[in-house]
Amino acid sequence: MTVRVGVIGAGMIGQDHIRRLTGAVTGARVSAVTDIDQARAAEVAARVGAGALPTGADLIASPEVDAVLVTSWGPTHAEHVLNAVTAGKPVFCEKPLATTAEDCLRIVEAERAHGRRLVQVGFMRRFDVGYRQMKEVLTSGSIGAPLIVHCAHRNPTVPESYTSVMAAQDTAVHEIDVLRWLLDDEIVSAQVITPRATGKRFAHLKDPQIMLFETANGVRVDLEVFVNCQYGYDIQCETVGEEGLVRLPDPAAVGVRTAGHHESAVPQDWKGRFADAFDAEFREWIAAVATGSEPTGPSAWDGYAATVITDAAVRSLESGGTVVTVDMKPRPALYGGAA
Ligand SMILES: NC(=O)c1ccc[n+]([C@@H]2O[C@H](COP(=O)([O-])OP(=O)(O)OC[C@H]3O[C@@H](n4cnc5c(N)ncnc54)[C@H](O)[C@@H]3O)[C@@H](O)[C@H]2O)c1
Ligand SMILES: O[C@H]1[C@H](O)[C@@H](O)[C@H](O)[C@@H](O)[C@H]1O
Repeated sequence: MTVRVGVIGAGMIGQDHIRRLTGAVTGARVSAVTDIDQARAAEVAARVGAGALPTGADLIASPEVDAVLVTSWGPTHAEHVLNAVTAGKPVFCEKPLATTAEDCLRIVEAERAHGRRLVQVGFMRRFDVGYRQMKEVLTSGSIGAPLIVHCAHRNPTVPESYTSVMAAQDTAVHEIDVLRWLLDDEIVSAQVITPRATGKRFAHLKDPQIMLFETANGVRVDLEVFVNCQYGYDIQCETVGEEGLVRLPDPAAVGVRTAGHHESAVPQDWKGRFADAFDAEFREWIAAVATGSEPTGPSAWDGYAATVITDAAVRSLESGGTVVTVDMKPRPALYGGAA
């Protein structure tokens, strides 16, 4: 079966995923595209022989759409995901699932009412080979119980529209999700402190930030978020255990030695750094949709958890660095919990 995917939001990542679904992934085609910028929707749809539809609601209702991909702006995600779940269609939503915990819970409740999982959230790091190898090491027990995790999330630059709270909401949210998965543990508190700010930042922006998380098992995480580091897109993660440590590898890049120097390139953006992870993420999603199985990737519950933890980090930043306890509801049985 070829899965016919309808795409809501034909901007930067929407177009990247359309290219992926029509090139790198087998078993799928893009059958419909919508965007509030209708000229953009028409142009992108024409490129892949899809229909351009006026609204997300039209696209979800279309008999030409088996599954929905939401790549519009974050605050619009909840409406589209809820509509797709109500229509009983599988839906892949780029992060965030929703911008408020209340909206995430509405989606969780709609999915529970449906009785099985339909939603996958676009936390692609769970599909990255390096993170998957780290998880295998941690699960094998070879480094003993994890004690400390050191992370860095660096972007070369961000646009002026990026604000200080986005360091948690837009950027650290990837570590928040991948660490919950990697450690198979829950984050229970967050604290954000702000060192001397880089002179390369915009006046309104607190950059870099240091985020400290604690898990239910007592693991401590320190995360440097530095979104104007200038030199590249650099993702680091090292877990220290009782008997050893495991470190995320840098992406493979040739080393060049000339004139007494050794050089190798640093990726410049998330598109290059996580291209293979995005491909794997969509291959698995399409395979699940094609066979009528539940998705294997991050769930609506994971989307809720990430938003609640992000909210705690934002509250810490806004209160000048206090430790904020994460206020998470009990996990429902549909997502492996007892509630
Ligand atoms: N996983 C990742 O690493 C990653 C990377 C980049 C962006 N994202 C996420 O993807 C989403 C989109 O980001 P982007 O960088 O592509 O933004 P963008 O601004 O380039 O594109 C968003 C598009 O959605 C359209 N749109 C907005 N509201 C809409 C609506 N209600 N219905 C239809 N179309 C609508 C806009 O017109 C625009 O074309 C964001 O939630 C962002 O956080 C994730
Ligand atoms: O939306 C992007 C994207 O999620 C990237 O993966 C992250 O590194 C950026 O900081 C963020 O702005």
